[in-house]
Amino acid sequence: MTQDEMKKAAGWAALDYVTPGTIVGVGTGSTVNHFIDALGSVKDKIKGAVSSSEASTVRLKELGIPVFDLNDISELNVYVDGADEIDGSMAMIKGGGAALTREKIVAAVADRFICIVDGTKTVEVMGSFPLPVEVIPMAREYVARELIKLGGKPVYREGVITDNGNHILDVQGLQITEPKALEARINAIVGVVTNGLFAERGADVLLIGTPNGVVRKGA
Ligand SMILES: O=C(CO)[C@H](O)[C@H](O)COP(=O)(O)O
Repeated sequence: MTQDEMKKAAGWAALDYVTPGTIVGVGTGSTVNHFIDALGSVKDKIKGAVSSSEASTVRLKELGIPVFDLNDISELNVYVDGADEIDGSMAMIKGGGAALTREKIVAAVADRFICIVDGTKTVEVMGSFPLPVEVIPMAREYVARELIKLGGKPVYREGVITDNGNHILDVQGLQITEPKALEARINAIVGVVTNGLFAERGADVLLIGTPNGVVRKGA
């Protein structure tokens, strides 16, 4: 089974968590693209979606799924998104697709976070995947120096501008044993918009696509 087939299995399994007649929170990435395809198959049964990126918005609209502004809705029962790494406490590194800030905002509104991954994304200790940090452009070099003081090696993701008009630093070399503390510490640096640690608001349900089927964790 290929990695993409495992992503597809996890993406389609997330349909089980979609309640008819509701607006669904939709993340970003290649695994979520499979979930969007799945959502297209039930588009007449849902009210629509809230999207975490311009890329997902385009894909949702192409399938005829109405996309709502987050400011116009007051409740969201599920948010479905992928992850770059997820540990045993359901904390995640996200932002490989540079959509981390909008992802964190939509996740904050949702009652439940359904994380969909292929079997390569589960880890004991996060940090092999470089931690993305979205920064205000004029603060980039200052934030990079502060991240070095925390023991990381920040690398500017050249050529990438986020949907919010900002830059991304990918921080290598971190062994993330205390994800909540590190999430708060990095977010406290002036000029950081947010970082890709989703520990304070981790996943509630994890769907892992594996060659033996989809493994489910959480409730
Ligand atoms: O956080 C993300 C985008 O900002 C994605 O969820 C993460 O990068 C996983 O992507 P993929 O499903 O393509 O492996």
